[in-house]
Amino acid sequence: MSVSVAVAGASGYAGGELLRLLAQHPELEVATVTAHSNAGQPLLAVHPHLRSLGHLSFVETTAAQLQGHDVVFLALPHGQSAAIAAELSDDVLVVDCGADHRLTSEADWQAFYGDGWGGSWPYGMPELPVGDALQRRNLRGVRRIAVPGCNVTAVTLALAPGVQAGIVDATDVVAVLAVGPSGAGRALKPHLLASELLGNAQAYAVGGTHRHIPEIEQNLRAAGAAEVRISFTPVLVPMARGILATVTAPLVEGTSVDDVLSAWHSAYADERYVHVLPHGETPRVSDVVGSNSAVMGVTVDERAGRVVVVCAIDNLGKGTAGAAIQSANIALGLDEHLGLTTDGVAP
Ligand SMILES: NC(=O)C1=CN([C@@H]2O[C@H](COP(=O)(O)OP(=O)(O)OC[C@H]3O[C@@H](n4cnc5c(N)ncnc54)[C@H](OP(=O)(O)O)[C@@H]3O)[C@@H](O)[C@H]2O)C=CC1
Ligand SMILES: CC(=O)N[C@@H](CCC(=O)OP(=O)(O)O)C(=O)O
Repeated sequence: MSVSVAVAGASGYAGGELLRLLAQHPELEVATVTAHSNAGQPLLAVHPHLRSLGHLSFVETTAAQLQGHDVVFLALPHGQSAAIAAELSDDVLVVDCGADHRLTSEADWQAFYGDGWGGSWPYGMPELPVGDALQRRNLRGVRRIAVPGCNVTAVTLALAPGVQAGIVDATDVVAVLAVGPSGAGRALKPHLLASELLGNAQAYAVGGTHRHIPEIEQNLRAAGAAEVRISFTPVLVPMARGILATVTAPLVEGTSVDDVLSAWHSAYADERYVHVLPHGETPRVSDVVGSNSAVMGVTVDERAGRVVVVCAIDNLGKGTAGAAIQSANIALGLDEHLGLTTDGVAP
């Protein structure tokens, strides 16, 4: 018998990508889709690309609508998940794509999000090194999962191998990311109009203000860094989806290029969705769009004494919906790869 699924916030971008992946998942079956302003609309009115789910219509986002399913994916705005999740039974697998349960520190939550910390849940990044193991092990059998932020995923995966190997200085990390507007969601915002975006590039949340900073610090500490300091700057560029993160950090004295390549290649050798390119190559966003892959190029800037990692992901793939489904598969004891693909849709 298939596993019954509800997706809350299904009319948004993250919800839509969840539905696209779930439609091809052999074990999970979408039974209920909820929305806010779009409640009452047929699914195809919002997602005309999802024809195989054309029999569904959006209903109101309430705990009563979500209850009774085996798995509930929440793709709601920040701050909307915690209250509704608290009303769902403990035996339901709840996978939250929002930030409400990502941070382990209430002080960090208050500093970057304000009131209403939801408490932390098991973190949905299977490839993250945690102590001597991987986070994958901590996801088996859980019934609550916090899906990472999309920018966080790109930066964490880019640097974790060097941190874990003890060869980078995590107190001087610099990350600059080119990001597409779908990361900001589907709701209309003036700075996301085509007339503002096209032919343009603009930094935002500069000067250490982006809410993903404490989450990246938390991850790099989990990977083994005693202390983390990161300068993080996203730049909005005109590509519908995708993130290209350039992450640099000083290398510990005496670290060779071979040490670096060996750390990154060995960390991800067994990972289906994290790929390290041959030395000197860099990834393209268009090669990961539509996939659950993170592809990175790792080089050493010997003059600056820094490792330079360029990592591409699809913010809606490995950055949200792909990670949500990969983690849910693990929690449910299914094959981790069901419903996911390594291949993009370029050009
Ligand atoms: N976009 C991305 O790349 C990523 C998104 N996420 C997270 O996923 C979540 C959803 O993001 P995204 O899909 O981009 O956002 P969207 O704005 O595209 O979608 C938001 C969804 O929530 C619904 N909604 C809006 N307001 C409320 C409300 N007050 N109560 C209940 N439901 C509401 C919307 O319904 P309606 O449209 O019908 O009004 C819509 O279904 C966020 O927490 C985001 O941080 C995480 C990683 C990456
Ligand atoms: C372009 C743009 O605004 N991108 C968003 C991506 C946020 C995201 O997807 O992650 P969360 O789940 O933490 O919101 C941003 O940088 O805030």
